[in-house]
Amino acid sequence: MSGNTAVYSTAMLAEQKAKPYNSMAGRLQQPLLQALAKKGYGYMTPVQEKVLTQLPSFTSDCLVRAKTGTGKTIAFLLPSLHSVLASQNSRAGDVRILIVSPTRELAMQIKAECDMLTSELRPAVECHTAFGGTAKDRYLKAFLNGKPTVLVATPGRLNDYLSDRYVAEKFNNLHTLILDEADTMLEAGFLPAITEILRHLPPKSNGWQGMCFSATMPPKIKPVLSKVLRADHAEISTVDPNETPTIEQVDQYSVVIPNITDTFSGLAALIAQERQRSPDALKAIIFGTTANGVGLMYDLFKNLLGREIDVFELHSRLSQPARTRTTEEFKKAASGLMFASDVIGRGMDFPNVDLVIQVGLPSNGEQYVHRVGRTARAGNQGRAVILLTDREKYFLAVNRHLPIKPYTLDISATAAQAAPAIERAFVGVEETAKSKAYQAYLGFNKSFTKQLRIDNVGLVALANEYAGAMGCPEVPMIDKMVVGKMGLRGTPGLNVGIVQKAPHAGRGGGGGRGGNSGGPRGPREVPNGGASNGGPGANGGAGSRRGGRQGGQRRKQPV
Ligand SMILES: Nc1ncnc2c1ncn2[C@@H]1O[C@H](COP(=O)(O)OP(=O)(O)OP(=O)(O)O)[C@@H](O)[C@H]1O
Repeated sequence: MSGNTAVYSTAMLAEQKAKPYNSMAGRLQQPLLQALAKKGYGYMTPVQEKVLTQLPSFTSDCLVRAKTGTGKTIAFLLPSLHSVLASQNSRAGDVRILIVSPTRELAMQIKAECDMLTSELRPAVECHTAFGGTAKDRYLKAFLNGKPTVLVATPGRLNDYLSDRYVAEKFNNLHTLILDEADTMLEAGFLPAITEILRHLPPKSNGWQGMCFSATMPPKIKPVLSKVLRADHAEISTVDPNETPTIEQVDQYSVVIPNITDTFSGLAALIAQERQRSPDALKAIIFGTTANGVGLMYDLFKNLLGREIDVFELHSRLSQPARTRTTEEFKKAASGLMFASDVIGRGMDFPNVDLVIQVGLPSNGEQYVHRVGRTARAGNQGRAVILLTDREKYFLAVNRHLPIKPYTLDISATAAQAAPAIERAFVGVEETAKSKAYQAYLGFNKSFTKQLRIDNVGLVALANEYAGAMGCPEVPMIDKMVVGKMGLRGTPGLNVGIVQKAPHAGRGGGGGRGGNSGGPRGPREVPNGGASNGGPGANGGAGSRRGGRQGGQRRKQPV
């Protein structure tokens, strides 16, 4: 976001007769307006205009919906910063604005936008962050000793802070609580953590402001909104309820491949096709369904295309420094292929992304919309393609409201041509990476067996085809415990064993051409260490990267 030039601004917004920011003189603190002017943001985007002009007051509770990439971050920062600056009611050191974000990368990005907006304020306003994967002691010390007027946090680390009564006291004078990507924050996965956060914060009756922002607001979140918003909260939307939730500037396509075995050659053909459209400078994000699946695609395409174009990976199996470095590199990159999981599926603002490819099923229609929203931001154009197998194409029928058309070219011939090169490139991919991708594939798709119209035997057969496509010499071994957790005990076709975890082994996460694809990884296996359910024997180092949660029916795969 901070690296983006003001592509949205002057010409485009002026042409649309957008309201200029200087019309807010006297209503918004002058240093905030100065910072916007310095950044070159002369006009309000539609959501910014609605929030700044239609909210009953800058301290009103609100539910705000606007499409991806339309400037919601500034829309929640401006009124909250203004009213905190205008209020006298604060002790130095109090957290006045708390912003909760689903991911670390988004938290960092929001901080950067906040720092930009407060850059002209004297004395300076401190914006702190709190998220996992960082040295808690160091951040907490800075938080306790500093004046963290604004805190941007992910739920886990925030709960860590709040569980300490001494630390929680800094939130006693809270002015505004903002949930960015509010719908996902209030969904089953995050709701317990949000409920826990609210238990430690001052009660809503103390009068703090609640602000919920997202591009998607499925009706199922309505019942839990009252946790954060007053019953009479304002509702603001720049999206017509009958309109498609994706932005118009993205042409969206689907490619349906016959089988899972065609995934890699289909993707290679698609990338080749799209690179022909912008030979010098394709900047694309390719989403996969799980962290290990993404790591595998990265390893493969780094071997395949790494000499021609920069290849990046970003997912939860990387160390935080690697994630942060890659985020910064890809923000600055003019071109490149970023293989990513949903850690950057929402909110992330990588300038000038031309293309988003989704390989396999998104977790739901909302997630599809948010991923597509990584392109065509701030008024730019973009393209999006979803690559599904014949079995997975039900997603298109279920989400008919989305403007997805069949891809304009038949890629099957190019895919067939790409197959031998893929086979060769897979030789250079570690067997442990393949095993982990195999296991993650099983875990992820176990949640979709009903939609895919398969039983456990069919699921394992599909996963085994996937292993074949990766060039695994045998069905990768899966730990007995993991098989149990997945609810696959006794399923024919699995290669079950006892896999011992190696000492901590993450991926290095190098980005860019010739980047390093990771340090030592993965657990060790005990060959033939357990019962085999008809699998051809033990080989391949199955197991989980860092032994994270293994996706059973109700367990989410790490992304
Ligand atoms: N008034 C403005 N003029 C020009 N550019 C702007 C303006 N407001 C925001 N932007 C830029 O537009 C881009 C998208 O903004 P932002 O990331 O806040 O979008 P968003 O609506 O939160 O998207 P998402 O739904 O994906 O989270 C950013 O680069 C931001 O700096």
